[in-house]
Amino acid sequence: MAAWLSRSLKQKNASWLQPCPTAIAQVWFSGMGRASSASGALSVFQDKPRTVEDLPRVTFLEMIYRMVFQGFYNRIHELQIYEKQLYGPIYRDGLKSVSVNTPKLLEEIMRNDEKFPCRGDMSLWKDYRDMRGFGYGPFTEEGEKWYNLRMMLNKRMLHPKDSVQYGGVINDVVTDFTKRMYYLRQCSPTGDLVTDVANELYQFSLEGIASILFETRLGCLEKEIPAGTQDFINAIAQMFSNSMAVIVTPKWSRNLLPYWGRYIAGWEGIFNFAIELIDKKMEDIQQRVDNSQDVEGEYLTYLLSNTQMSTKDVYGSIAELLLAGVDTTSNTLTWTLHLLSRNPHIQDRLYEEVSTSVPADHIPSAAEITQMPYLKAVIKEALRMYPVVLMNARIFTEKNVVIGGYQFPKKTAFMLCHYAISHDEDTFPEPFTFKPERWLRDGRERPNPFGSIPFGFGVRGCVGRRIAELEMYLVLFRLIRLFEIKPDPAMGELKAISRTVLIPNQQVNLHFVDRGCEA
Ligand code: HEM
Repeated sequence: MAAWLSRSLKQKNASWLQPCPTAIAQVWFSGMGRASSASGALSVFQDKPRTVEDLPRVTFLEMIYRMVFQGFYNRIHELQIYEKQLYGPIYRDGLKSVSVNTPKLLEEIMRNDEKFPCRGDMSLWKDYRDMRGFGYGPFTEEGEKWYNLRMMLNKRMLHPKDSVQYGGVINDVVTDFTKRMYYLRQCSPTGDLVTDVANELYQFSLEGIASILFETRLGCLEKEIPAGTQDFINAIAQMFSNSMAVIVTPKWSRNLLPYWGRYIAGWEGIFNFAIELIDKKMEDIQQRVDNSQDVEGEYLTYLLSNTQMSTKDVYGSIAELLLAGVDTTSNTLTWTLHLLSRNPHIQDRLYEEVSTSVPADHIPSAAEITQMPYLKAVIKEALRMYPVVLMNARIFTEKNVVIGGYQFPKKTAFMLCHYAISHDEDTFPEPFTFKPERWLRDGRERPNPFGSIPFGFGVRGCVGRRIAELEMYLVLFRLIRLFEIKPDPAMGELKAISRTVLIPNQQVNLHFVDRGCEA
């Protein structure tokens, strides 16, 4: 069985959204060879060029032991650091993939990006789309088709000047979120406690991204959350939680075991949710056209009316944008609030900036918010400490490359261990300490930019980056202006676990003490 699993997974490569399951699988079933000396990776006195065979290697049994007996299966981020100590900056995991964990090596890989960068095999995600005849989205598409798709999706989203236009829409969502926070506090016994903050931020992020993509409000921040949105959230969880089982079980067992059915039902829920909203928007556009009215609008209207995309392709892309835009932003915000609650001096400094940058009764615009260096540094540092996408991948499909002095043939898969990289002690002294000032442009030496690239890099980098940043800046500004955020003493130590993205290991409760600034 183990041999079969190892073989069947050999061709699969990691990417963050085929993500943890495959990434974990790669680590789980990584290579059968013996570990060679870690010092081999560091030797410079070689007359023959070093190759992949000279790299330190993790054996299959070692990995099983670590995952199962040492419990790293949901602590992949800690495993990255552990293996860095054991094997050094570059090593082989046996699935013909090569893990790197320093900013310098990451930079070498990213600077080699090809015209159509590839993160790995997405066949698991493609299966559902093929079954239903939907187009591939930005995660699943490859090669030139991916490039053309990205050219369309980038418009109205990726450039800072594009995201600025969504400031008003996001601010409306933020206003509703703050109202909800007041309501939730009132319901608590202490009058200021909000329980399960991560879930609240999840609803915020879904409302935010949906208001941009669909130009419509879902009502996730109302007192009663609409049933459809909860179904969508559950569907995402179902798809992710069954992915691993689907990867490690053979295709022939799909009708015998429950995992495949649940996995597909998860996708069904995600797509149904997106399709209903897209179809509604199409009817709306059609009506406007029939009435000879102008067809103007935001993102989805642009995709439907200004591009050559077929409806089925729009379904595929919008579903993937929606999926990518919720867990990432919401978990980053949860980590940020947690860090601020534990570091009152940093929160005070942030409040200082927030309360002096714009008049007290003024809601900052998208342009104003980007002029607040400390606020941006707080988010950047939170993403360094908790990079929600803790690992990524690149495969050079067209060329041989030299990385870290080793020669690699084309099609070598590189695993980018982002968590270990952004905790690299040489780049970030005291890497486990929250220090937003690292990122200030106040004359101090700034860290190597490749030390923390939470949104990836280059043409295949995150398409939603600007939107995500804007959402996070605007909501953090308002929360800090209104409330002093304090930890709940009843909570134990909060740790991260890796479940597709880096999430807290327990429910996060926080006190939101009213500063008395705004009604
Ligand atoms: C804190 C928030 C976010 C983080 C940390 C994040 C991180 C990432 C990372 C690391 C990648 C891979 C990039 C690479 O391979 O170089 C990525 C890709 C992607 N992200 Fe995000 N993301 C965030 C929010 C969003 C949002 C809000 C959206 C949707 C609007 C989004 C949509 C996507 C898409 C579609 C891709 C695939 C791009 C492609 O393959 O062409 N992300 N993201």
